Amino acid sequence: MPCLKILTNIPKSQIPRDFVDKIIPLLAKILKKPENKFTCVISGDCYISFAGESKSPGATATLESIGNLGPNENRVIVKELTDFIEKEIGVHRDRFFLTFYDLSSYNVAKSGVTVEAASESQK
Ligand SMILES: O=C1C=C2C[C@@H](C(=O)O)NC2=CC1=O
Repeated sequence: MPCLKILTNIPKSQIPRDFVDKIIPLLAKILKKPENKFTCVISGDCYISFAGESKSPGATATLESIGNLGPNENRVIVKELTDFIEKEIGVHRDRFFLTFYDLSSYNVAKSGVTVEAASESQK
């Protein structure tokens, strides 16, 4: 699944329960993939030292996808995700760090088979 994983020092009690549900339509739009393909995990209450400081809200995230990432795509994606995270959990954009991983389909598996093998068996 395209997967967004977020670690933040925001207390879990201050992360809206529907955060992971609200972000899925945005991920689907910006990655141009169906909503039912996505996973989002957010972990609050983490200890994070960000730019030498650990008291203010901060977050670090990874976004993994098979394709639909690239130099131009990532510029749009980071802008949209940064706006969303700033609005929804109050992490200032200067304290949000995102890393992109463009994965090969043989390095991703679901339901006990790699995505590469699953797509070959559909041919
Ligand atoms: O990163 C991706 C992972 C998957 C799994 C597969 C599926 O759920 O059917 N399709 C995917 C697309 C991805 O981009």
